[in-house]
Amino acid sequence: MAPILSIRDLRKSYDNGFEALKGVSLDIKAGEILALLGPNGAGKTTLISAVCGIARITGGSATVAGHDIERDWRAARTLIGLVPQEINLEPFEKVWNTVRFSRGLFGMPRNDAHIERVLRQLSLWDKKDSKVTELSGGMKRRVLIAKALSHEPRVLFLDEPSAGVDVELRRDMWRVVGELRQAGVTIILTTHYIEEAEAIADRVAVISKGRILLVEDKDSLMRRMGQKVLHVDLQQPLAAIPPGLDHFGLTLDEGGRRLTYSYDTKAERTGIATLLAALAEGGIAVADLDTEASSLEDIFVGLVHGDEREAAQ
Ligand SMILES: Nc1ncnc2c1ncn2[C@@H]1O[C@H](COP(=O)(O)OP(=O)(O)OP(=O)(O)O)[C@@H](O)[C@H]1O
Repeated sequence: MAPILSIRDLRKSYDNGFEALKGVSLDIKAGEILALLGPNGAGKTTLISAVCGIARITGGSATVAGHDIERDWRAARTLIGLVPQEINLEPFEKVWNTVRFSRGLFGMPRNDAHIERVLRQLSLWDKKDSKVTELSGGMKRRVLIAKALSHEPRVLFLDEPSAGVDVELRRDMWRVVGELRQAGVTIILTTHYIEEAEAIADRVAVISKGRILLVEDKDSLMRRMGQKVLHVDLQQPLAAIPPGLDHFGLTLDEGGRRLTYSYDTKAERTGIATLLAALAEGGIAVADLDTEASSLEDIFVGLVHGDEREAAQ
């Protein structure tokens, strides 16, 4: 199936000459949730702004459902909903009007039933006659989402949706994102909250210094790069790792009372049985065992630091 969003060698240099996107290529499948992860200043917002026509691109191209974002910008933009990072609402306008007008801006015919559906989905229906200034911060964020959905976009960009949002709203947002995906909407979200990507994304793209470092199915990424660690608590502390255990790459912590062993989750043999046998043979008595899986956050930090180290060399 052709991707709904296709980005090719996209470049963006700001007026001061700074190149924020250095040739980004990315294909986004219809109906998927892609999490775009990257440290501060990596180029996430620039990429979204470029695709949404807010920032003028300086090289490369992008198409939304086949519509070029430059040559055919109006058709491309109509297919996109954008929930920006910053709250930019008219304070004295009522919620209902704010969302309805937004639909009109895209030249879509009035459809009160759709606006009602969106407001209900976002638990804003009982606030429809409230002015924006009367809403809490979390409710304003919901209004931003409602506005972005007002013209029935096929692709929705969520730029840091959970910044400053409480746990309840975050869960609510995840539910809405799930419902939208069910309805066939493609979602691209940027987040610093990596647990969010772990919870809802189908694929993960990592961007650093204007370049995509990796795009991969989340589950396979976590399987491929995920490591598990085994903590072995010892009955008697060790002064150092015995030479016979050198090849296991162990670390010794907790005042010599804990050995930590990292192993590959995808490896055919984890080496745990061999390690335990070697400990028994060396007369090292084990008090307790416990394993811990690396999270998407560990993988992300490893990737970005690896990139920074390479750049420094
Ligand atoms: N208008 C501008 N003029 C010059 N440089 C800019 C401008 N806007 C952004 N930049 C620079 O481009 C780079 C990418 O910024 P961008 O906002 O896209 O990053 P980001 O990944 O969204 O970061 P964050 O996670 O902090 O939101 C940064 O180095 C930033 O300073």
